[in-house]
Amino acid sequence: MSKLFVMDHPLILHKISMIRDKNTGAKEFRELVNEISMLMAYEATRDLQLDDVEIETPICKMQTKVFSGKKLAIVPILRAGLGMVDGLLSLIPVAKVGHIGLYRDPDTLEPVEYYCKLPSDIADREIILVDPMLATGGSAAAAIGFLKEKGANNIRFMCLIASRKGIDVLQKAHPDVDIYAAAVDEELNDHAYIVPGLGDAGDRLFGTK
Ligand SMILES: O=P(O)(O)OC[C@H]1O[C@H](OP(=O)(O)OP(=O)(O)O)[C@H](O)[C@@H]1O
Ligand SMILES: O=c1cc[nH]c(=O)[nH]1
Ligand SMILES: [Mg+2]
Repeated sequence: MSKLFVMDHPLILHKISMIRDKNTGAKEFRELVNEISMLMAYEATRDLQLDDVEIETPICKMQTKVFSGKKLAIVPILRAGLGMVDGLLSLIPVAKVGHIGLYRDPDTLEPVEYYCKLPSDIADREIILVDPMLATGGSAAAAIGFLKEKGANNIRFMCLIASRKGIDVLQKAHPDVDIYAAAVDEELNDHAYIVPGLGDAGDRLFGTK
């Protein structure tokens, strides 16, 4: 079974409260999502491999550690996942970025794919898949399925709000994929929106409602 990491850092919890507030406008919402993603990147990269290398300081040679050759890719699920990319890239500027376009059909709630563009060596990369919302789990599970079809086998999923149901669905469908969530909410409503949640993350990021 995959691991679930729920954030407990006060800065993250404070900023999550602010994005949940319906009075937070698109500009502030975007800035906060960016900041939360940056803070979560710190937690979600804690176990990345380091290599020993020798460097020379102005004083002497020394043995030190750098990121191993294992390469990273950040993959947002469009649209809302786009809001999390810059925060991650600001800490991991060498990462490549793939895009998976999915929307959730409002009637069937099934994810519909409309775009997929990934780095050509995606199979060799350690992947951070990002989407602010894990509701029924259908979109994240489908995106991970696409990545695995392309040969990816080292994937972690990062979201801001996860529902209990979404976590269960994802862990059953992809028990190898660890989940990093800033908050876990218990309920989904009749339209499969997370309760209390924050509403429609894509609409709030891009001002489309
Ligand atoms: O876990 P699920 O039940 O699949 O729901 C979560 C998905 O729904 C939202 O996307 P949406 O369909 O609103 O598309 P958008 O990002 O373009 O707004 C959200 O960003 C996730 O991708
Ligand atoms: O609560 C939800 C559920 C799906 N997608 C969202 O943006 N919000
Ligand atoms: Mg949306």
